[in-house]
Amino acid sequence: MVPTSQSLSWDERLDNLLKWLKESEGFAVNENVHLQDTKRSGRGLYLKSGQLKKRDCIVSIPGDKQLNFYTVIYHISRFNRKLFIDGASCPSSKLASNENSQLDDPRTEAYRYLTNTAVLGLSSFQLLSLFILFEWKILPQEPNFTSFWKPFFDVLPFAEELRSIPATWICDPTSENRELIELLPAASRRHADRMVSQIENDWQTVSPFLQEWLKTRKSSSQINMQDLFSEFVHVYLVINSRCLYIEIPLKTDVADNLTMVPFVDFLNHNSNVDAYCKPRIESLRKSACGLGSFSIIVGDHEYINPGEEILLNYGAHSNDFLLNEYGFVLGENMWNYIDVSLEAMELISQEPVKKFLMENNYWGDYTISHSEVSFRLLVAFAAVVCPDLKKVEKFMLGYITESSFGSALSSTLNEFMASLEKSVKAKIESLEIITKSDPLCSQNVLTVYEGYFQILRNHLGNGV
Ligand SMILES: C[S@@+](CC[C@H](N)C(=O)[O-])C[C@H]1O[C@@H](n2cnc3c(N)ncnc32)[C@H](O)[C@@H]1O
Repeated sequence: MVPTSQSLSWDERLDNLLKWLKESEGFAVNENVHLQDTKRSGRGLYLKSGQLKKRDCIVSIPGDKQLNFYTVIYHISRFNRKLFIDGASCPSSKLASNENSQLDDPRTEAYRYLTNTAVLGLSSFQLLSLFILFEWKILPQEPNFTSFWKPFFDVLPFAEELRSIPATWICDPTSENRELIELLPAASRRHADRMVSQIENDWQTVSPFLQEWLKTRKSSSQINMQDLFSEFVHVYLVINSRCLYIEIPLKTDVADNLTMVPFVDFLNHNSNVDAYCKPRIESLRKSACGLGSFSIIVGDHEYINPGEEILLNYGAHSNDFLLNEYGFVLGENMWNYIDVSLEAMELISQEPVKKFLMENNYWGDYTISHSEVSFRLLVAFAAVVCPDLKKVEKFMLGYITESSFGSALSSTLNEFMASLEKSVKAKIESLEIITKSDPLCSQNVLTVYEGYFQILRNHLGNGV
């Protein structure tokens, strides 16, 4: 829709970002760090020279250069005085004195309906996606408009770079990756469907504001709601794959606790939860608007080798989760597990067993990880192999162990895993012969199944 950054080289965009960040007091980036782009994980931060010791600060971004519920309110309130939220809105003393210039600004029309009630009724995701859609995609088409956030938008990923997120295959009926939807593991498929309904729900909430704005455009306007939806999906996934945790005092739902932090969002993920860098929020170091400064501090893993990548842990996430939320997977991931609920529930055909498991809240949510078969699955299969449900109850309560069920339990589990292994192999074979999809996307799905295969091999190889 908007040519935004394509006309500038990456180096120019990065220079502009740094210049813009330097305008704020409190911005700092460690001189031993630099940005590099690799085919495997895109842009990332690397050690350029010297060393980084525990507790060294890698980067610090002041509150006024983060995009979150507070800074968005501040920037909207500059053009809509009906948005007055104490501690978040722009104080009158800082508003432009020339009323006419405000009226001519396209933001005055765009943000007209974003009053206190409207804004406070939106989630962080909804407000951010609406604001970014206006400032990044829509308003730059108006004459003489440049967003304050342009240097940040110019370094955000293009839609193409987010193409391996399964939700994009579902949202876009023309996606070349649609054949992969049916080949996704059940857990990934459910995750993707959940994300798509969240996106659609948020679109339902924010699109009326866009429709009001569209009414004010000339009939010759090129913009239509279908195009805007595609741009909305892009914006939504940019926020989702780059936001970081921060408390938003105006909101009570933890899902609203997010902020977008330029430069910090160049850090790639490592599955090790404790070793790598840690975020630090200094709520007392406040800028004219926004929340506290957001810093990244070196953890236990110190950096001494130039060229080494500086990493962050996004959370203890399996490949199914990483694929859906971020569009990548790890070859080795200690947090992988297989959700075997559907397969196990299909196998439990005896009604009394089903009833027993339901009554005891043990029906479904069965998983197998590299190191263990979940206790819930052991209980379910113990109930399948043992007619004495009182004995299974004792197992549930921890009075006896799984060995009390002898070889009947272990051979049922073995057969179950062998059959899972067969279906994983079949999926891998199907993925190896598909031709239409983007190779990166099919390779990612293949890696998820390979992770499953390793888990099953580990159990079957060692016996259960
Ligand atoms: C917060 S951004 C990190 C910066 C990003 N690499 C870029 O080029 O802008 C998160 C995205 O980086 C990529 N990423 C992060 N960690 C990765 C990893 N370990 N392997 C591959 N890609 C990774 C994924 O595309 C993810 O959606």
